[in-house]
Amino acid sequence: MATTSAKSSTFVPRVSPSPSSNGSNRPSLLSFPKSSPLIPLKHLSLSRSSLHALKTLESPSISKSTTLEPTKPDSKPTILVSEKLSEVGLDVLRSFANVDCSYNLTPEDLCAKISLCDALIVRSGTKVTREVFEAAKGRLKVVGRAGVGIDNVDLQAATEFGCLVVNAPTANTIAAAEHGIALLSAMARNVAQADASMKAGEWKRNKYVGVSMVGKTLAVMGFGKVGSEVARRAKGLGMHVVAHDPYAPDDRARAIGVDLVSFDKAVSTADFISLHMPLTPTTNKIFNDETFAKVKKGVRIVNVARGGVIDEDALVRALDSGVVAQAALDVFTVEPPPKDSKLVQHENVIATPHLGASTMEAQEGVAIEIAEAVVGALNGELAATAVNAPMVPAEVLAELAPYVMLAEKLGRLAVQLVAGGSGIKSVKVVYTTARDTDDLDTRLLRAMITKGIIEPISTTFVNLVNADFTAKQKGLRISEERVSVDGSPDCPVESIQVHISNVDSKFASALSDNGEIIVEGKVKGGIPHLTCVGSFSVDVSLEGNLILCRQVDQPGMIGSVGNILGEENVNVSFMSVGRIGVRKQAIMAIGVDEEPNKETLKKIGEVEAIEEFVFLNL
Ligand SMILES: NC(=O)c1ccc[n+]([C@@H]2O[C@H](COP(=O)([O-])OP(=O)(O)OC[C@H]3O[C@@H](n4cnc5c(N)ncnc54)[C@H](O)[C@@H]3O)[C@@H](O)[C@H]2O)c1
Ligand SMILES: O=C(O)[C@H](O)COP(=O)(O)O
Repeated sequence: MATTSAKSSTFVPRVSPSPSSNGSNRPSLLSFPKSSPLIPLKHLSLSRSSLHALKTLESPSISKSTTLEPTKPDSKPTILVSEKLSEVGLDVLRSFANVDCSYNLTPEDLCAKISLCDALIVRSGTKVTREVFEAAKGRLKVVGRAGVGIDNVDLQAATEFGCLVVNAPTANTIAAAEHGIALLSAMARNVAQADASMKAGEWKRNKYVGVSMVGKTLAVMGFGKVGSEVARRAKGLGMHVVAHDPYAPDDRARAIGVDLVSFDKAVSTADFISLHMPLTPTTNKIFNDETFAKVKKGVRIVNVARGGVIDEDALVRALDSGVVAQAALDVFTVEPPPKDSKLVQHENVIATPHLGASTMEAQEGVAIEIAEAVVGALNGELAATAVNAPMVPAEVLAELAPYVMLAEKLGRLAVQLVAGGSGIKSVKVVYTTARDTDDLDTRLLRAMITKGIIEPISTTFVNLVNADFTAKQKGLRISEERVSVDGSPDCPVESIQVHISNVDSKFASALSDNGEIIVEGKVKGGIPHLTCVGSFSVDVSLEGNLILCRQVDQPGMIGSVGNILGEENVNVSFMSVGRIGVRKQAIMAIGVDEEPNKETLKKIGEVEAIEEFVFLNL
């Protein structure tokens, strides 16, 4: 942390952990609290090649939290698996962590266990509520949803607690689509009812006459992964397929031969309706009395999405009145539904206990996908399937790695130049770049600047997941500006400037003419460099610690300060002087490997020509 400043001030060292204090000089995009026992990625046999690329950004983490469970530094992390996961996924987890498979936990049991766990893997049956994140006391770093729907995870709470949520969005698509088609056909031909009747010793051929699917119109509501696979299969059955999805691209629909239509057109023209949208505040009970008033009388409905998208009482009414002829349901508002559920018991309803994803193949795929994502995340990597953090392709991450490091260091440096360290309300980040706007994703850089600014002045640990939220909560407004320059677009960013306005500085030379603290940095040869402080140009690599001194330019200054440090066995890694003119004001930037003690810094402050100085932890 920054110490001392103007010559007359008393020197009070204040040390706080820095990201580099873990011995690694690499940025940790997903730094987690200290209790995270991390194992190098090389000890894992993960199949996904992207994990290798992401490794360039991997780093253990540091937190200031003292409320966390102490964990031996070399012990394995603990992963709680609260619902059945295929053995292949468990094997991946076990090679990395202690795995606790505790199925059928009550919400209270889950809250009791969670503070001992670094990661939690769930399916749709576990509600990961705010209470769970609170009970975790900062230890829970990752929630892995072994499947698609994340409506059972309180994403807002996860984000606030800096807990990454990842899912496995692709491995069960086909299984869900096949189950949708199975329910569609079974419903149309009364398979389930006829089977039950036969098992009861009956032979009722006339009672179970069905309806044909060929030539009928199917409305696919939600034309995402599952919806489009259902549409493809329904086309194969000779159905006319329309789809409604406000966000689906036309070309995806065209490729399958499906018309994208409005909600009303879809529901009013369909003979069959198949639901494939996520459960969100917008889709909650989207099928209600009003919707059923618009459908073709005798429509048949399949739901393998989420029970909550249908108002179940309204559906019972529509079934009773014959507006809906039949329904085939895999999902329910409350799972399992009550034993006396009118819907499940309805003679025109067939039901399965949320089996859409339950094939051997899908469960193996999902288990591997989620295990790899969770392990990667515990290693500080950004999962490609992150739900509450930016998804950044591996190659972009690799390219941005040194800039991410630069961003965090500039943030740390800038905040240490603020007198008192706090009270910062407005930060402007200026990126100088030759890249087009679409070609430079600054979310990572902004998050790391935020981390650099907030961590030295608070007890909050900040990572990519909660950076924006934490900044907002602390009333810190971070704006971004791009300055286009001619240059090589091979280099993502020429320079990054951090401006902090409306604050006093403990190093007056860091203030620009308009009173803002300004620090500027560049990446040179893959290493972050500080290139400007206030109006002074310098050039020092941002490694170790930094002493900034303002003096009147004159011979012998480097020697004087160097001698003081040398006498105290403080190793100088570099020195750079930026001056406004010969024998005029100058800034000397001195990189030091060790942190000089109070006495040493006092001696530097006493050097005749030095007008002010500051010590900064990078
Ligand atoms: N029953 C099961 O076991 C099972 C298995 C897999 C998926 N699912 C569920 O199926 C649903 C779809 O999964 P997916 O993998 O296809 O997800 P997806 O994200 O690929 O597709 C969802 C689609 O719904 C669309 N959508 C969002 N809001 C909409 C609205 N108001 N109206 C119409 N469309 C809307 C989205 O644009 C998206 O294209 C999810 O709810 C998922 O949880 C269930
Ligand atoms: O959203 C999903 O992936 C499905 O609903 C599957 O849920 P499950 O993992 O509980 O089977």
